[in-house]
Amino acid sequence: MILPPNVKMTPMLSQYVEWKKKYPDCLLFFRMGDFYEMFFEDAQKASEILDIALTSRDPSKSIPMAGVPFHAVDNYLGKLVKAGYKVAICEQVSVPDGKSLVDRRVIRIVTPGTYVPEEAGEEGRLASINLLNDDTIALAMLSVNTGCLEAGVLKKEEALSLITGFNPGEVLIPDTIKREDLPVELQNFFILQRTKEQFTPDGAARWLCKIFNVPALSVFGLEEGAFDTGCAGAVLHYLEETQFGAIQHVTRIYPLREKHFLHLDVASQQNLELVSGDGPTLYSVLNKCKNPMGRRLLREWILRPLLDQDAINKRQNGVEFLVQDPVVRQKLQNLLGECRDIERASSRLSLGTGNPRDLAAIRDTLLLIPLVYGYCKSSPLEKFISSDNSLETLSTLLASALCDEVPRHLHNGDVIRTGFNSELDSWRELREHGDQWLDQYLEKEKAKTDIPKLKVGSNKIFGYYLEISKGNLDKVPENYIRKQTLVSAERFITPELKEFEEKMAASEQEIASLESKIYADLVQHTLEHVQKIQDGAAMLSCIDVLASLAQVAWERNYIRPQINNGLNLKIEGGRHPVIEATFLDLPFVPNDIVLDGDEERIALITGPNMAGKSTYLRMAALLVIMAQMGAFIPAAEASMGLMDRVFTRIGARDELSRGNSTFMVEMIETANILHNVTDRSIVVLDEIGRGTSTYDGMSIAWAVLEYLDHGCGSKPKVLFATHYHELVALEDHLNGLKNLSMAVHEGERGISFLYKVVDGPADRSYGIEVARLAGIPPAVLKRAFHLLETFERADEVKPSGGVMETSQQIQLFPVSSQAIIEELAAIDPNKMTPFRALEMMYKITDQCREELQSHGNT
Ligand SMILES: Nc1ncnc2c1ncn2[C@@H]1O[C@H](COP(=O)(O)OP(=O)(O)OP(=O)(O)O)[C@@H](O)[C@H]1O
Repeated sequence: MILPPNVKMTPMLSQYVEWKKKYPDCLLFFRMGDFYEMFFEDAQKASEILDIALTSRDPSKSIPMAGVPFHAVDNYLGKLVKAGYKVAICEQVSVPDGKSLVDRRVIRIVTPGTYVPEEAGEEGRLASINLLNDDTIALAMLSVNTGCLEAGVLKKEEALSLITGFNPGEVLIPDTIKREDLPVELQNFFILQRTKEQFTPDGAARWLCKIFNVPALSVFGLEEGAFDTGCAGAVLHYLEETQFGAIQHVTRIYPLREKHFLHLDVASQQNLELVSGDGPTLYSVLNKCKNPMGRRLLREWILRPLLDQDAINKRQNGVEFLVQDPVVRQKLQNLLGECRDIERASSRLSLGTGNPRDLAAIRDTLLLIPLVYGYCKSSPLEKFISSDNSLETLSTLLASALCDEVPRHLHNGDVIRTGFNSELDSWRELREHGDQWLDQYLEKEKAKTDIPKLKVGSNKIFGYYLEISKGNLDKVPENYIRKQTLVSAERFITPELKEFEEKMAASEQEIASLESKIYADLVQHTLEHVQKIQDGAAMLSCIDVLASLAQVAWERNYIRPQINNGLNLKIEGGRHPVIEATFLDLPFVPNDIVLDGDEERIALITGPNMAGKSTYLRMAALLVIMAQMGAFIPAAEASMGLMDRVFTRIGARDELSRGNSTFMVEMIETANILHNVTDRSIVVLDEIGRGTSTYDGMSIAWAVLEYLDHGCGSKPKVLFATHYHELVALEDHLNGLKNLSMAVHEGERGISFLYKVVDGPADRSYGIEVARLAGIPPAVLKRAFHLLETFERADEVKPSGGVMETSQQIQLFPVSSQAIIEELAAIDPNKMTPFRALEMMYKITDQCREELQSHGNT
């Protein structure tokens, strides 16, 4: 760090500089009393990001300074890590005596991936990866706020979708990998290079075995010598380093296996708006969870639907039980609503950032666990609970040790309950009896001195004193020591008052130190049970999610889908969960989805814009995801074979920031689908080819359908919506393809949408009718009709590549005179206001002039 010239160093400033030198890549929060102060460059940066005042430490203004109050530090830390900064917290570690320099030490480093704020949020997620080859990635993901560590070696795609869903605050990579060599999906995360040695599987395995006290990592299901061990080591090492060893809440590693979950790639997670999006998401519809642990787990269940039929059935049984028994569901939900986030509370205590309220949260929730357990016993929910009740002792201990209401900060006192520790009680008694003693002493002295107006008081300088008015000074006894003269009185201290004062100060100090010692013991004792607390939390979150799914199923009339090992997908009366729940005033029109693994596995859906094609496609994907996460689904009846992947190519997602045009993104996503489909995949393609010229687009769409039908070597189920009406002819050529269309009603006043999917192709595209509904001016509509007729008279497009000749293409005029005449004819002068008539007059004259100009007649 470079100090500005002419800085006058003080011992405190030298201490600051020494610590700053040790943590040059961090902002240093230097504790001074009730504030964390920053100096020099750090102060300037922090004042900008945090929008706090930049002051200076010295009159010559050579030492910029900015500070934040310690009790509100969480908020400021959150802003700094969000901006990508690391913060080293340098605390006072000796008691200030007003004479010597207070000792200070950096006790932890807050980083974007390790920061766990007091209020529940998405923070505290750390990942590490190692690129093994073009196709394989080793990864580890650590939820710092829950202590859950997962690791695995996976296919690149699968790994990337897991990481994206996890959304880490920081991603660690070995320093042998350059940032620019990382897959694009990772480039927007904060990347941190660490030494390659930390990623070595053998070294990491030895260290991890020691940390977890296990003979081999195979006890967790990890493979000896695999690269994911290296990633797990690297990620935990980073946590240990930044939290100075406070990693007690990470108690095991969960293996991530290939094909363990239905694969939802990054594009599908976004396209289907599963857990995030501009509006309502699947998560927001399904979330009736009562506590943050359940909400976290629900998000995970949505992003990781299962591939194991038994596991799905187990969840469905749980949901079914809670749908059928609303009384138990309600009782459980009430209890779950009272449960606190004990995963997070125990993590914060382990990280050393917890407070008495975290301990109280654990106490309160441990008392509720047996009640939740009681409702789950002897029901399908029993499968989600562990029968180990050994948290009872901890629960009793915390209940007897902590006050009912505890303050946020330990130093505020009143954390430990009276009756828990006799020594603490006697000091407290002394403190409380102090007032009584003072009253008695005053009465005694009044009698002794014969001064009825004798007063007792205290201040910071002399402590306790007796105050005697000037008129009574001749009665002052000899043992009174004069300390202060006021206008009308004098103040004295006595040996008895001094002794009392010392006792009082000692009792305050004893109370504070005893409370903090008992508190520290309680935290330590609690952390010894952290694994069991996490098990309890896992049970509560599972029950919370099941109850949430049941609640939604019950409210919205969802049904239990039958999952099997076959290849058919049959949904009767399916509804789109998000649209149905969002637009409550418009009843959703249910539709069937029937696809098999053979002759009817590609549905080509045609129909006008706005008729419901995209909704139908998305509905299919969402219902499969819901079914495999164990949820009930909005349908009348459903049975489906397990799917391994949901592929989607929907809508226009620009990635201009990454240098990809809309069409390029579309093609990249389509290529990915064509390379990776299996017999058990469901593919949703919405209007592919739309981003380029009509004939290019149509040819691509055509070829993609052929490939999915018989070229890719697999038989995926495909829903393909298109505006290329010409594609309906494919039904006669492709074995697996069937035509479906969106029904519309054509009345006198134009078309209206029925939102019903029917067999067979749409008879035409109705684009111009939809344009009319949207309010396109009649002149434009008329012109469009003429053009359409001309196009339709032109050569029919053939799959063999009949591209329209230039000579057949139509020259596009500005608005034709015919259109102007028609627009005039459509006017009803009786219904026009004078202003509107004048406006129209201007418009028509402009159009006429333009028309004349285009024919050279000015
Ligand atoms: N089954 C349905 N029941 C009720 N409303 C529906 C149904 N399907 C779609 N809608 C409504 O119609 C709107 C348009 O649907 P959607 O976007 O799926 O049409 P589209 O045919 O894909 O249109 P485009 O071709 O222009 O993309 C939806 O936002 C929804 O509000």
